[in-house]
Amino acid sequence: MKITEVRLGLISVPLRVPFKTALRSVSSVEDVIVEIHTDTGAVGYGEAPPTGVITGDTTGAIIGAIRDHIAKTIIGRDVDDFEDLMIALNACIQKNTSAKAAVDMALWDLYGQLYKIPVYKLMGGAKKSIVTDITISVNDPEEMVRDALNAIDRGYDCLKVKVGKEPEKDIARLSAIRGAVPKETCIRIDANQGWTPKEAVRILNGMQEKGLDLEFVEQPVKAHDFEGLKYVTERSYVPVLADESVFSPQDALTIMQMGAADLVNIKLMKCGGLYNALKIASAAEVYGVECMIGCMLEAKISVNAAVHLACAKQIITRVDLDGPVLCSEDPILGGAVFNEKEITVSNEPGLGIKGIEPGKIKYLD
Ligand SMILES: C[C@H](N)C(=O)N[C@@H](CCC(=O)O)C(=O)O
Ligand SMILES: [Mg+2]
Repeated sequence: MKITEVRLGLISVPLRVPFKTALRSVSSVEDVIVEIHTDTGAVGYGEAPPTGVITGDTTGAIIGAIRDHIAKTIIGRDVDDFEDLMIALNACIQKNTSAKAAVDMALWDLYGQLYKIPVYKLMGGAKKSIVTDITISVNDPEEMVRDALNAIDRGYDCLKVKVGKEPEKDIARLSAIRGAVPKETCIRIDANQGWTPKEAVRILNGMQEKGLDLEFVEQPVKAHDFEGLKYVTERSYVPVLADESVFSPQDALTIMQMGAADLVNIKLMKCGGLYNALKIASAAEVYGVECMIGCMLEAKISVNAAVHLACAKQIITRVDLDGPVLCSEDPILGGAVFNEKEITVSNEPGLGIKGIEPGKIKYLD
């Protein structure tokens, strides 16, 4: 199966409500779609969101990295030389993890199609379904309570609540939500780097004293501040999950060796795809650090690839794959079935993506 063409397109999918974090506010998913064509007629699908504030990757940068570096590296190669392809993909340009992730998943899709096996089974997985949380954007407490109750009505029992913007309001936000939702609701929070280490310890222990019962806090401090993350992990009663601090397998190893976090969030867009995500999962297995699988604001092609990984690896014990359910429509054909919190993986060969609804993709050539 030889690679003949890398085709790019853009999709735009409106969100149900604006997505707001300590880092950004957006009202639609605007992603780059990758189609890798082969001489057998098989097509592999990938997707990358331009999450510049986290990955540094813009739409133009994703397109440029694929056109100017990645496409010329992979065109003409055989999908069966998979390890060579993965090494070449990772070596052909520095950073650009979103572009690499989109191409990596399209190649896994083709490799699975070549051997007629779903990717989660190729990775040794047996689990067919997973349960995701849903994100509540950071707003004033009243609006967050409305969004939380709406999520409960939709059947979610785990909320990932965004904080870290105007930190002085965070305890009031969480108190209002905890007081409004059913007692058994799991609540995890994500500060998206919005606190200083000392502020984080004060706020988290304040939340604990109020009995807000938080499962964990995601990325309380700046991404580069590994010492600050460790400071919080050692002093907070609320467990700490490293998100923006962990891009590469090397980052994951450093965080685990330092004991800088209790948990790690694996995202394909940060590590460059499934090939590197598997390395993070292996390191986590060695260190006994449980992982969450997360996503950026993404539509179904890329989140679907993460679903395959989550169904394959037992060390992934938490799931934040709510990109598609935050969208007001789903233009992607095939792949996992998202029935609110219940996600069922596709048993089709590869990743199971069939294409994009006609008229919903704007091809760039
Ligand atoms: C969408 C997901 N639940 C999420 O919150 N992901 C990121 C932020 C993604 C973005 O800004 O697109 C996270 O920080 O965990
Ligand atoms: Mg996060």
